Order: sequence, then structure tokens, then C-alpha cells
Amino acid sequence: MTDMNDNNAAIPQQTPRKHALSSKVMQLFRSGSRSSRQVKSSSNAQPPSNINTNFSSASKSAKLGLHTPTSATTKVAPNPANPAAVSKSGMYMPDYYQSTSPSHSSSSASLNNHIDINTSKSSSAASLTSSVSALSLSPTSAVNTSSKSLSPKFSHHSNSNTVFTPAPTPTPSSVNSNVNKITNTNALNCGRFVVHKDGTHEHHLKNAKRQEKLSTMIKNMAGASKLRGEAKSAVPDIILDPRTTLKSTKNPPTLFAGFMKQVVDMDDKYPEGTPLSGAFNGSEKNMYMSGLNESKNSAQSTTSTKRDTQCFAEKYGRCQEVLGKGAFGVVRICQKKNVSSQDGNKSEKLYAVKEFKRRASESAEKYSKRLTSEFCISSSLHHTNIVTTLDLFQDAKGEYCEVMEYCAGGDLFTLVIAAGKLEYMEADCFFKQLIRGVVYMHEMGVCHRDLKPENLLLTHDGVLKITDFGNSECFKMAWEKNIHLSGGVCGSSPYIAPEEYIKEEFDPRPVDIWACGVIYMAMRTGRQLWSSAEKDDPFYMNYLKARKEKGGYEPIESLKRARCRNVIYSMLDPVPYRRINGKQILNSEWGREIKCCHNGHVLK
Ligand SMILES: Nc1ncnc2c1ncn2[C@@H]1O[C@H](COP(=O)(O)OP(=O)(O)OP(=O)(O)O)[C@@H](O)[C@H]1O
Repeated sequence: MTDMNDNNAAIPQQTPRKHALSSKVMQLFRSGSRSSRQVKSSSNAQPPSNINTNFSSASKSAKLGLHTPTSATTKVAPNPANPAAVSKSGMYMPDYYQSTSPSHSSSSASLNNHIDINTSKSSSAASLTSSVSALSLSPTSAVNTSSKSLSPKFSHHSNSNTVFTPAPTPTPSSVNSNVNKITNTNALNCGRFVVHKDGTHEHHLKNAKRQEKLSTMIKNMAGASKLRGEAKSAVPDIILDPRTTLKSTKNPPTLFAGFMKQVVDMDDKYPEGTPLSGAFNGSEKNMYMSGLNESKNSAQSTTSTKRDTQCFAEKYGRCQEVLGKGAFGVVRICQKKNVSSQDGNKSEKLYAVKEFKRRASESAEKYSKRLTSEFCISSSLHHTNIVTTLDLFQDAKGEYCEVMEYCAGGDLFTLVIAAGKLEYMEADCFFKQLIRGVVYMHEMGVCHRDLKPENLLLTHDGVLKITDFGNSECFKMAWEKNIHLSGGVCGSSPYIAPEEYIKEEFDPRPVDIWACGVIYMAMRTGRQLWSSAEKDDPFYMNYLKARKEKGGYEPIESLKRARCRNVIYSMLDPVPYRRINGKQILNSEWGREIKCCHNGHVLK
């Protein structure tokens, strides 16, 4: 039996190389993605229109998709008064990255104040490395998160008088019973997630199969009268009457409800068979056929740029069916045949090609800045848990397209919807990979600002990859000591951190951590925690109240394992500077005991 405590599990060694970044690119990083900032009304849950009416002007303009003042993004955080805030490398380590949480005697609002975690300070300071000419960079200095010297102690207090006893360290027998528990789930029966007797596991993710299941679910939901009762309970109020009934519902919206809302919305906008994010809409055959038709059409229109098309086809093969649809265009699969592999055999290689459509309201300059920012940032990041961006080219219509590695397991959003919810071993594995990717990103001086299950792709063997850097920003250059604060509200409402609504400027890193906490809860419960973390959201208000009380917040309490709950409460601390950071999560008892399959690497 393998010990569940994986003390040696450290984040993959990544080594940032310092680059001189031209002022032009800096300018793009500072303002490019900002111009596209907006809150996407959640694809998962449509907040009722009678809420979200009382927010600051900054958040208001962001919600309306308006441009947030650039000045808000360029203000530099003040120098730390505390000399301890300067790392060994001489770089400023902001408060947020200090190893100890600020102490608060008033315990009521701060569950995470009771979590004592040592964090390695030897990691290099954040450094984004990029250049205009060479957009793909290799990191060079190691991220050191040795956990040997750590002795995390959890004592989860819901208030100053109450102490929750932490869950015991798993013993072989407790691991066994957990394994048995997992073994009994449908997840295992359908072969998606297999747990071995030694406690290790494997993922077998097939997006195409999942799409079929989702199509059937949608058909049943929409058509079969015998399922209507179930449909009503599974899609509470969101579809029925979002404005009047959310406040009276007991549970927050399910991810499936949001998915159905997408279907309903899409039906109005697009013809039948147009895939949404996750390419669920229509049978696989229909998707493929429509993809072929689209390829034919695009082939006809590309005759004027035959040379470019040939060049692209030589490198990446022909574009085929549509994989998914996002806010800015479709993502297609490309198949390159006869690629020589290391063993001398010929095989095929698949790529994903993402279109960047220009919005009607978007100026050419803004469009160019948006896509350059996304491409510059994503192609500068090299990590197992971040999708590899390979190329940027212009198609026959003059639209820019980004070439990425193809992730055959689809996205986490559709996985959770198809599964209902994930068992803890599967969710934990994805969670740890997500945090590893976030830690690396933050080390590189980049924050994502739109983390959600739709933007987390999966390989067939369960490697999670963060994608969609359209809202990301660089908060610190390699040569800078101070971080740049962010401003404005962006992302999808259920995942947006509360400070985005109430503060003009904030550290963007805790914002990513907050989103990861919400994502974990979405995986485990199949529901959103709330529509948005604002005062007029009844679920969020309940959460704020309940986290101070003895019983805690029911959806988080339902996680059962105290060490997991403690970390989630700390990730969802409404006070950003108290929020746990990525390294602390990995070094927590829970973080260290999570076993990732193949240590989060793709199987060869
Ligand atoms: N590399 C990839 N491999 C496989 N599928 C992909 C890949 N990239 C994207 N997809 C699919 O396409 C969908 C849309 O992609 P993406 O989120 O990047 O588009 P977007 O226009 O930026 O969307 P949005 O801004 O609305 O989040 C994803 O949810 C996923 O299902």
C-alpha cells in the first residue's frame, strides 16, 4: 500500500529565465488585456437581474464591458516597511507571499488565521520572461518548495471558542476504505477514473464520449415529459424565472443549470448544431459534419492566401471539427499526419486552433492588444499544467488564430456536468495540478484572472492544463521589485473574488486563489457556491455568516475531511491579505497528502 502522505510531492521544477522585455510589450501587458476586461455573466449560472445592482463604479463599468482606467493597473504597491519582506534574491516579496498570516485576535472572521503553515522562502521571485522576437521562453531558475522542513499544524476554529479536531492522518485501513468507497461509484464503473489497490489511480478521459452523454442529457431535459419533474429540480429557478426565485431557493445553482442556460441562450443566437464551450451541442457526427462543411467553406475562401494556408497545413495539418466555442470564436482540431516519432514510426499529431474574432464594438487597436497580450503571455509560460501555445497566424479572412496543444480529455466544466460531481480523489488530483500551475504562473509574474472549470483542459490521462489567457496580466516584470496592483472586475461571476467588487486596486494573486477555491467546490458538489460574491447574493451572505459560526458553511462542511475544509475556508477568506497562497496550499497537510496520477505529468 502506498502511503497517502506524499511528502516529496513538490511542484514541478521550473526555472524562469530573465529576459529584457521591450517597452512596447510592457505596454501591451499593462493595457492590452485590460481593454477586454469584462464580467462574463457566468456560463454556469446566470445571476438574476434583480441582484448585482449595487456596486462601485469600477465594477459597474466592468460589468458593462467598459474599459477600466489603465491607471488602475499601473500603480505600484508601496515598498514594504518590514525588511523581512525582501527575499533572499533581493526581490520584494509582498505581504501576500509572506509565510505567516497576519495575526488577528478577533477570530470570528478568520478561519485561516488558525492554519499554521511554513512556506519555503527560497523560491525565486516572480519573473515574467518574454520578448517580442522570441515569444517562447525557457525558464531557468528552480522553484524550491521542499516540504521536508515543514510541520504544518491545522487547528480549524470556526470561532475563538470552538476547535474542530483535525481528521486523523490516513492509515492503510482508512485509505482502503476510501478506495472501496470510490470503487463503488459510477465514475469507476464507466471507466473514467480507476483506483488501484495500492491507492494510486488512473484517468481515462474521452471527450467525444462525454459529448454524446451531454447531448442525451440535453435532449432528455428538453423533450422527455417523464423527466420534466427532475429537470425542474435539477435546474432550479435559473431557467424557470431567474429574477424572482433565486433568493428563495435553498441551494445555489448547479453547473448543469448554467449549462442548460447556455443551451437556451445559444439556441436563440446560433443555428442548431453549433457547439458551445466543450462542444457538447449536437451528436459527434453532426459536429464532425458541420466541421467538415466549415472546413470546406474556409478552404474555398483561402485560395487568395494559398501560400500561407499551405505553410500552415504543412506545419499543423488541416483544420477539422469544432472542439468548442468561446466568447471570441471557435476552437478547432487540426490533424497532422505522418509525423515521425522518436522510435522512427509515423504517427499523427493533433493541435487545437483557436480563432480570435474581433468584437463588433472592438477597435482594431484593442483587438490587436488583446490577442497580443494573450499570445505573449501564454507562449511565455512553460509548465505541465499550462496549455502549450505554439504559434499565432492569420487565416484567409484576416482573423488571428492561436495554435495550441490539443487536450483530448475536454474541459473540466463538461466533465463535472456529465459526472454530476467528482469524488474526492479525482477532484483532489485535478486541484493539486491546478494549484501547481497557478504557483508557477504567479512565480512568473502572471495572474490569470479568469480561472473557471471551462478554462481548465484535460488530457486523456488526466493532466490538467490551464488555458485562455485573454484576461491575464503581468503583475511583475523580471527586473521589478514591486508588484503592480490590478483593478476592475473580470471573469465569470461565481468565481470572482469579493475584493474585485469593492476595491479600486488589489493584488491579483489572491483573486486567482479565490477562484481555485470555488472551482474545487464546483468539482465536489456540482454546484456553484453563489452567483457572485457580493452583498446582495443570499448564498454569499449566508457563507459570510456561517464561516464565523460553529457549524460552518454547509457545502464546505460536507467535504468531511477537516484538513481539506480548512484549506478551502482559507482560500475563500473574504479578506484578500489573509487568504492562503498557492505554495501554502501545496505545503498544507492536505496539499501534501494529495496524490496526483503520474505526478501530474503526461504519460509517454
Ligand atoms: N487546446 C484545446 N484542446 C481541446 N479543446 C480545447 C482547447 N482549447 C479550447 N478547447 C475547447 O474550446 C472551448 C473554448 O475555448 P476557450 O475557453 O479558450 O475560448 P474563449 O473564446 O477564450 O472562451 P471564453 O473567453 O468564453 O472562456 C473550451 O472550453 C474547450 O472545450
